[in-house]
Amino acid sequence: MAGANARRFFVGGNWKMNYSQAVLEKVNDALGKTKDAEADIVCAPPALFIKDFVSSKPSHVQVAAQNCYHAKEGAFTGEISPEMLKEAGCTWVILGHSERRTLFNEDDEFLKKKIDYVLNKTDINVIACIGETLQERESGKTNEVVERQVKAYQEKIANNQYDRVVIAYEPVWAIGTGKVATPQQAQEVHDHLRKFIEKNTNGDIAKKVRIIYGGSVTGASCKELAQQADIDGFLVGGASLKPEFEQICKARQN
Ligand SMILES: O=C(CO)COP(=O)(O)O
Repeated sequence: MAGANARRFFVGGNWKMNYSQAVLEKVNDALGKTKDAEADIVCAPPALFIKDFVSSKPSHVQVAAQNCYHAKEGAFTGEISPEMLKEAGCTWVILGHSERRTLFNEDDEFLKKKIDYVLNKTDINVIACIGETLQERESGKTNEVVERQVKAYQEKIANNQYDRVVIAYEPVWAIGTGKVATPQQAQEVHDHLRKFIEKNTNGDIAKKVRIIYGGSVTGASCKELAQQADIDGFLVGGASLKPEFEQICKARQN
């Protein structure tokens, strides 16, 4: 697709609920070798360890939170506000990850409140996750599901805010399963999503918005995926804690 190169490659590392001093050192080691990567690199440690990462990471790497609440402060036991995350050093937040949706019952209505708050009350950027389950894919509902999820976010994203949003397409059946989507499967959905976003906004926004893929991305699978016209990067789980994360950050390069 024309303009694909105008979209800077984006690689997110979602550490999920994994952390130890040894992991931190290993990840920082890999990240230290990504200075020459032509990519935005954003890592999301568990909230409690964000500050440790902020004070030890290489300076070209940005920091994300894995979740947040849609208020600045108050009686919300267990929650963390975007303002607090910003103070800790985050410039990004992941919203709507399928694990949040499935295990913690976060639905489109709730996620709308979160993206609205983050975009309109703070200057934090959003990695907005979507993706269908295996059952939805097998019953031919993939496009319908991802359209519904993207539309919910879009209701709260003003046209001039798309440069603060990265859409992460993460088919649930590919997350943590070792079953990566084929480059063709992923490209097909990304292309569909870009057209859908264009329909709801305009061609200029659709051309510029980054749509990244997540689900069992590894050093071995990243290259071919990265060559697809509408795949602008990755959201990586397991492999973001391993040395191969360097390769993934450079998937477009060598
Ligand atoms: O959920 C993911 C990233 O957010 C993907 O996880 P895996 O890369 O471990 O499949």
